[in-house]
Amino acid sequence: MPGSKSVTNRALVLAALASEPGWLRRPLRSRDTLLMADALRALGVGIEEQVGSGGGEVWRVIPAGLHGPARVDVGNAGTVMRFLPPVAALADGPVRFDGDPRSHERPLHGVIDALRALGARIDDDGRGALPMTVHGSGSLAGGRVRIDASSSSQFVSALLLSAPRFNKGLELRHVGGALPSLPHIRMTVDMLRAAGAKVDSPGAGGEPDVWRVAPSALLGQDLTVEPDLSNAAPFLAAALVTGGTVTVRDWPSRTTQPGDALREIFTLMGGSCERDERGLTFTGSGRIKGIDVDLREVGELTPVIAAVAALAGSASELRGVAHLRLHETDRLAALAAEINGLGGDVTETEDGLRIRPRPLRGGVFHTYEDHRLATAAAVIGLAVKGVEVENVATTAKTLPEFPELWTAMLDGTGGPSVARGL
Ligand SMILES: O=C(O)C1=C[C@@H](OP(=O)(O)O)[C@@H](O)[C@H](O)C1
Ligand SMILES: C=C(OP(=O)(O)O)C(=O)O
Repeated sequence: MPGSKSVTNRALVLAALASEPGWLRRPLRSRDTLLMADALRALGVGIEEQVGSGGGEVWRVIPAGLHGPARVDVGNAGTVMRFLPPVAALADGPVRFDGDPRSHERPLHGVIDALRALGARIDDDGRGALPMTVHGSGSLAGGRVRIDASSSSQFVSALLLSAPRFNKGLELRHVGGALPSLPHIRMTVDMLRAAGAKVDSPGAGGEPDVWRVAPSALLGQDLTVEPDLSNAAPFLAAALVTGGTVTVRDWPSRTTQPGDALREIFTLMGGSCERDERGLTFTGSGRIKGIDVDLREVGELTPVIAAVAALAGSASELRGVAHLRLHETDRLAALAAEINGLGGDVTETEDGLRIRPRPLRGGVFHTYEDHRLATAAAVIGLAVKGVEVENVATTAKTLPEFPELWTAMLDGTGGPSVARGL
């Protein structure tokens, strides 16, 4: 698996805000991470792409004064549209943010309102969404702020990542419904601490839903990016739905990535896994069990889990993921429409999906420019003849090599080739 999107884009932001150059080894090269790198370059940061001594890719990040005017294309990358406005507030001029049409619909109010409360000037059209201009003044006061981050954990991560550079640091309080994607917030806190920041976080005696970051310099680091465990989902699912075996190399023994939960979820769904020096080996038993599970913490795994659930021997209930309606597409509506389009029986609930397996037939699986819809469709295509994945190139958001990796995996196991449908 290529590197993690979430780790790569956090590492780029932290390296750009550091007081000395840093290195990023095995970064993910995909649409979302290249948009992040280009945006930071537009603000004045140096990012040199090099080849490491072992032949792998290495990016050298050279922090510099952050300058406007600049333009940032966020594409449809949540990490770019949320993590960079606080960085732009530290630049010394206007920074214009825009992106794909879908980026105008994805929530950003938590970041915009918080930055205004912390002293930034922002022009938007009043909807709390893109497009907008952040009028950086070279520094941000910082201090105390309250936000409702129930629609995206990325609001919290965004403010924390830049907080060491705010004059007074940050005290951030989440007020509102349950926070999604907590492992991603833990990833932010861990990476900030590794860069030398002082962060107090909820849990272990900390106040619930409150984070504090002290003002400080950030260190330049030499960081190796972990493989993307969320993008490992369709590959592990392949073992589950075919009764085969798949090994994902270099599975980390300790990680904040939500994809690590796949070991438990897919084991409950009928497989088994083993970790050794090669990585994580997952084996399907030939039987797939339905599952009743709260996926709030690991929402981005939902599309592939839904695909597996549609092929199971019993019903599933996926809960806690209402916020997926605001992801790359409305993922709950899209999964229900596409699985039902193949003859399935999926209904949307208030906060998730109810999936009753039925024999599926071939057909076009529309992907709504959503990488995770495309990989979910490929999983169904392993078990159902004639499934065609529309626009598989949309996987370029986080895994441009998906079609080649998928085909190579199937060749490696001697399984049926679905390359034609891809
Ligand atoms: O911080 C991150 O890297 C991410 C956080 C999550 O966002 P939400 O909390 O908006 O779901 C996740 O779904 C997204 O793919 C990546
Ligand atoms: C929700 C996702 O992405 P983003 O970072 O654009 O929010 C995702 O990758 O599943």
